[in-house]
Amino acid sequence: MGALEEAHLATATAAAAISACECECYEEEEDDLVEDEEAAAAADAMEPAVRALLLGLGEDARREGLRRTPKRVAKAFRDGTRGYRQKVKDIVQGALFPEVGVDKRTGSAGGTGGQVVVRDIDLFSYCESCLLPFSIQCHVGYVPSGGRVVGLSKLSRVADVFAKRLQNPQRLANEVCGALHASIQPAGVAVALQCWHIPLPENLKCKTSQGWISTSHSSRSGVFEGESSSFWNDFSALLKLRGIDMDKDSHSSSVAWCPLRSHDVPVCNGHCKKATTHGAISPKSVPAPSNMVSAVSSMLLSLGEDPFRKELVGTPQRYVQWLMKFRACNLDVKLNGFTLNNLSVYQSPAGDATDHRAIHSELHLPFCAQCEHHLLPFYGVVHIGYLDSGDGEVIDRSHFQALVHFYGCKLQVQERMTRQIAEAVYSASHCGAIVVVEANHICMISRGIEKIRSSTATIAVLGQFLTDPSAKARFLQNVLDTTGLAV
Ligand SMILES: Nc1nc2c(ncn2[C@@H]2O[C@H](COP(=O)(O)OP(=O)(O)OP(=O)(O)O)[C@@H](O)[C@H]2O)c(=O)[nH]1
Ligand SMILES: [Zn+2]
Repeated sequence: MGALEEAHLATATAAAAISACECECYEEEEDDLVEDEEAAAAADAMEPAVRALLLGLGEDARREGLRRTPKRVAKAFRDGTRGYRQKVKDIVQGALFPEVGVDKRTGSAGGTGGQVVVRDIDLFSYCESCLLPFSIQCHVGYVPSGGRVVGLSKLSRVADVFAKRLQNPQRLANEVCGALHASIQPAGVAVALQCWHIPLPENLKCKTSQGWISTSHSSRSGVFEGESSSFWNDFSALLKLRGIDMDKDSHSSSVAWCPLRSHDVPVCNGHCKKATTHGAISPKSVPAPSNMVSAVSSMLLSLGEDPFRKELVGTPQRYVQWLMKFRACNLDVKLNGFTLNNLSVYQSPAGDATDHRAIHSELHLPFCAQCEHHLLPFYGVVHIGYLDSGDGEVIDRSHFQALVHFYGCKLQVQERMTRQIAEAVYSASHCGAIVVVEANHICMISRGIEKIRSSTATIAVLGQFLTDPSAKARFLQNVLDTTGLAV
């Protein structure tokens, strides 16, 4: 080929490459455009529904903290179900790399015939029974075949595609296993899941995951199948190295694991005697207002879900039932004058040392609140300290627990809750109050920034705790000494 011809070919190839690239870019841009339009349409449909829920909770949707809540909730749900709009093929394609294994007769190692296990993949999914997020530790094993291995991150990405849907644990395990098998075409796939579901607020014990409902499930294909599969035994052994015993923990059904299911409630259509039930009525059940239930059904529709699919029947009622546990009560309004918003009343005279005063502490009081930005729970513990006012009266722990419940069990932000509890304690002790709240926000871990292990601590210091650093230090030392002992 002459130089001119070569130059022409090079130009033609480059032009073809550019036009192919432009074509792909246009396709991507078009996809983004479609996604943006769909997202806007879903948000338009969902926002009025969220406003109806806020109204049903007795809230003023126009107040500053709630103004953008419908937008955020719509975004959170859309993001939490993005898996419906993702394709496994797009993830795995292009991430299969050649890697030979050892000869079959000598053993199994490396590529073909060997086993690869990725453990401890942190995921969040949405419980299809109640729409609350549940957390997952996912472990994936596979045995490569055909001299190809897949990029490790793709195992986690594929698992996330199915986690980001409305799910139950067993179906999630089956779908991840099936999709990996179909896309990688290995000799076999094993998926093991450990899942945790938030309990009803009244059953939440403390800031750790105690009180959470846990379940373990697995799914296997190809060489992992069968009771005597040596690949399954190796997979289990590699999990046990991380303290995970699937043989002991596995369950075959996860239908009943959602705590809201055992709490099924009537729907109130305005004539409570005619309420239709969806299961046993617990003594604490409050009818779910039918307009709120319809609002949640319309949210499911705008996510592209079928509210009549059998697993979703009863889901809107359960979600409303959960929300109703955090509804604003009239007492909030009546108590507006009770909290002392005038900061000057907290200031103690200079030099007023508290050494002679006893510090009373009530520590590790559990709470569960509902984040007013995303309508997702945040939960943890409250530590309260107050100074003896000299009359020797000690307030009973049950009163503090009631106080924490009162200020916690509503649409809240952590800072306001901390301040409100401190103001209420101060109004009882008049000398000094200190409150520390330690919480995990599900909105920080299940969506958006997804900081799985983050936790938030807030502190409010009033009265003589402000002027006496040693009193504050003694209280905080007390918290430290009892952390780890608390259940
Ligand atoms: N200060 C405070 N912020 C909170 C609390 N609960 C949730 N948030 C935050 O509320 C903020 C809302 O910010 P936006 O940018 O409007 O919400 P978003 O679009 O969902 O943003 P991302 O959270 O970053 O995904 C987020 O930063 C949350 O982390 C809380 O108790 N106190
Ligand atoms: Zn649930």
